[in-house]
Amino acid sequence: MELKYGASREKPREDAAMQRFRGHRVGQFIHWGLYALPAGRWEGKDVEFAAEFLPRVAKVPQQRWEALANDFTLADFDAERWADTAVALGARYMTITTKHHDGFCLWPSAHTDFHMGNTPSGRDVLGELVAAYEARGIDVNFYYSVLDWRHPDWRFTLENDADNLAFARYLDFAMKQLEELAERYPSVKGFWFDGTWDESVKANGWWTWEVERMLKERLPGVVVNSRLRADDLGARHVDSNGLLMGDYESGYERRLPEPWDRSVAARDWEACMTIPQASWGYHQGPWAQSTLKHPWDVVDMIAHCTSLGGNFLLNFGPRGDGSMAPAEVEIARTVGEWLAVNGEAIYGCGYAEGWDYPGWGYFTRDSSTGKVFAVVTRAPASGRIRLELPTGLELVGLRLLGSGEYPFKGLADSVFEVELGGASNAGPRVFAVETSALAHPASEKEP
Ligand SMILES: C[C@@H]1N[C@@H](c2cn(-c3ccccc3)nn2)[C@H](O)[C@@H]1O
Repeated sequence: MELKYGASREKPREDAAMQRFRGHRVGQFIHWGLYALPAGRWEGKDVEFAAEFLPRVAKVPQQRWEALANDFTLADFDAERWADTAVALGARYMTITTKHHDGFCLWPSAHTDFHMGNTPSGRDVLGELVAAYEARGIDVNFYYSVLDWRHPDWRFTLENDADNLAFARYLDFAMKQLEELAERYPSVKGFWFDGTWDESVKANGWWTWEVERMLKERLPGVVVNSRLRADDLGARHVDSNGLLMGDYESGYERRLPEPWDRSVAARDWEACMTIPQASWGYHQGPWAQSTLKHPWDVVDMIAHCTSLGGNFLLNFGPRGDGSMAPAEVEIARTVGEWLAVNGEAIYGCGYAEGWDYPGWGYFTRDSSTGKVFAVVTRAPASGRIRLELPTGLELVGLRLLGSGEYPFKGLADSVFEVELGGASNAGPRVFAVETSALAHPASEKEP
């Protein structure tokens, strides 16, 4: 059907900026704002919900929430140390919350009074972060919440003319802020929109189309997530003709696609994930701190996403004083050490067409060389894996990354067995899989 505000292309982008984003595979998400100060606790009580939702869940009066800006002293904020954590993680890009749902801005915006300029330090957090991350060759993307609990013209729904007039003012405000971000930080590589699920936004697909057009006009090559977009009929992420809007699908929040669902690999996509079970902002309570993910689970998720052609964005919630949480830094280091040895199977890799989902981990394929890797993140209790190659191939060699040639045993045409032994304290094993065409392929799969 004819759409004015539907997808702007039918096929994935193949320009250099998109290929760069696609090849990153591992990103660092950062949720930081006033919510990091109470860190999930209000009036002495832990609120067992995402820390960035505290003002809503604890029904904090607006003035008391705004007063937190006076305590946002950045006493221990050091953009260099944050960027060092991204290097330790092995992240190739970082996405920072410029404004979350509470409306507080990490840059001195000219369009509101609720921003860093009106805090004790007055520091331009975004400017310091862009400089520190780009000095290390790490691309910076901006998260921006369209949903804004504080702005008087925000509306969840549009019931009457007054609502429409107010929300039009709000959309104008948000557009001006986005123009301001593009103007102030022109090296930014992408925008990650959130808070676009309400009826008010879905009824204004034109505005979401205009935002994407404006950003791409001002910042050639910039990458925009599908979550921004609604089409003429209010369809989100994918338009009413089934085409992806924006440059990559961004619906996977704290969840991943089924590892055998190869249909996912047809599009660019990204999954974002918390380290605690369910808080993006730093939450000090045992409700969150007792649920931190194991580094090898993070590695499994990274390989899972890569195997289906997606990026993995791991979230960090710095504390109210600006310091990174030590437990999260430790996880970053362990994952980064694994990537330092095995990143060959992740960075610049994607879906291995023809290689069935093996169950004990994932196959990935280097998008440039075609080299295939077996990432064993779920070793069977037997301590050995069956390596089933696409029909007609035989296994010429296995190379354990970080080590060297590795033995295997033939079981049948295109089926081999690899003895792993027990778990390795270096984490999930990765094998480079070298194959050649079978001299006499079996006429058909065995019964
Ligand atoms: C990327 C993540 N998206 C934000 C979010 C999630 N949600 C939400 C709302 C209703 C149900 C489930 C999730 N609302 N806002 C989270 O606060 C975080 O920023």
